[in-house]
Amino acid sequence: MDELEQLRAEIDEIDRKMTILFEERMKIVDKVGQYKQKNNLPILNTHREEMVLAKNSTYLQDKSLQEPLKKFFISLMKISKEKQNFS
Ligand SMILES: C=C(O[C@@H]1C=C(C(=O)O)C=C[C@H]1O)C(=O)O
Repeated sequence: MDELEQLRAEIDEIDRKMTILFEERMKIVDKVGQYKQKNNLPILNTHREEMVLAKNSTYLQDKSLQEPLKKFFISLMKISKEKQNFS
């Protein structure tokens, strides 16, 4: 395997794990959505979103990834809110 193929194989394996975790997260997000509907709570919780961003940025070793990680979580939480809206 040449170097590019090897690197892409590594990305593929990371993507596989991320997909499994994504599906797991979305299942929980659905349950949170159902809870909110039952208890008449809004889908958006800005305080919680700020906590998610702040907490996960502390797990980074490479602090130059702070902004990209923030963008990643903002997109992920947008997908979560869409899921709660339409399920
Ligand atoms: C999942 C929730 O709903 C929304 C989505 C969030 C997320 O994807 O982490 C966080 C806060 C909410 O805006 C929640 O309230 O926990």
